Amino acid sequence: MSIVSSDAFSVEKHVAVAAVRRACLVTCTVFNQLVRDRTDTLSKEDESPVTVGDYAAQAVINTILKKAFPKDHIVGEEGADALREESNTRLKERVVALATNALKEDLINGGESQWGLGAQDELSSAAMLNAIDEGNDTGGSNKRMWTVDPIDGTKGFLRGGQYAVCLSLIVNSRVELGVIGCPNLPTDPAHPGGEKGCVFIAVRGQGAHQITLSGNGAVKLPYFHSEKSYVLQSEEAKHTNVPLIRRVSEELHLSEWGMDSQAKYCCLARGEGAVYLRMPAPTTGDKKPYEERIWDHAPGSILVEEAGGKITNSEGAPLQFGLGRGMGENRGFVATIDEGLHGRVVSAIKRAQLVEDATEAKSTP
Ligand SMILES: Nc1ncnc2c1ncn2[C@@H]1O[C@H](COP(=O)(O)O)[C@@H](O)[C@H]1OP(=O)(O)O
Ligand SMILES: [Mg+2]
Ligand SMILES: [Mg+2]
Ligand SMILES: [Mg+2]
Repeated sequence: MSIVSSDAFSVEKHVAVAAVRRACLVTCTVFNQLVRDRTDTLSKEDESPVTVGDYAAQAVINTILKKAFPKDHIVGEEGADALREESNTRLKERVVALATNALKEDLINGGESQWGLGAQDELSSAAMLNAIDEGNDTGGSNKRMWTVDPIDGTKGFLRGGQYAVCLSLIVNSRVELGVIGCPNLPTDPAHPGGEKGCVFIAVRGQGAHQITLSGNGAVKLPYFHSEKSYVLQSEEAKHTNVPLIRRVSEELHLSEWGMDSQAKYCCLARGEGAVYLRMPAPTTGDKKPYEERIWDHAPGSILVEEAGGKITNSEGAPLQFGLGRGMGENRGFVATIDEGLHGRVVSAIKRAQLVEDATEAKSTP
């Protein structure tokens, strides 16, 4: 029998919170200085955008993780190859400068858990790019690994909406810790126009909490009860199956709420939403559905579970975090805080899929 002390993963938690808060310093600076005039954005091969902020935030997080836990593996979304191209020298210099500043800045309310660079410490450009590439692990089932999504919801970030800086620790395929920074999320759901900037923290067996981005307070989740029952779903229509989610929402008398990024999981966990629902976008021809990535769901999933909720795929089966960087065949995601509602959503999806199949069969000559 293994005995888990109540402060298991305590060092990991402090390191992860410091890493996410420092990475948020990067993303806020980038938004204020650069995104507004639309510079320093590249398109990746899949045409998704990547900004100077994605690279610099991953550099910050990986530098901190490698300093604290040199033996751990890291599965991060970004790689530094594009930054090594001569045509991107200016972008590289900005990434290095931004990451260096965020690692050196005093973390307000950071206490002894600063986990940054000393004033005299310098990291070369090469070291910073190598730090980004520390995230190239292939993942898998029998290891201790971190997942890093430096900016989740890059499209939300670019339009000034919700985005999240996401970090999790997975040990032997099980998520043990998740930390999510949401710089644009109101700290108090009752006052959406008030202070913004939250960090959500969940440790297996220790509950889920919210603090402010400036490191104040700790509120246990869930703590809010919204008057309306919302289904939280993607703002980007291409990321999900919009008509199917509409059918499910109508059947269960739920209102739809479109939001970018894992901020959706955070809102669900604190009680603002009733359901998180994501279904693979329909594809044409032989094209396979988008394979979801572990960094896009590991932190959110533990947050929901530690807030007392349930998360599975759309068929009620557990999520797989030990298959590699991807999560295998995409069967969607259903999360609720109310366990009874979870079963009702899974059943409603089955019925909506039957209607969808029948409609498709009718329209196929
Ligand atoms: N075709 C796609 N289907 C589903 N998710 C996608 C697709 N393309 C990118 N993503 C990822 O979906 C997540 C955002 O989801 P949401 O729609 O819930 O905001 C991001 O991780 C985004 O990557 P990224 O991290 O690069 O922004
Ligand atoms: Mg991306
Ligand atoms: Mg991302
Ligand atoms: Mg993402």
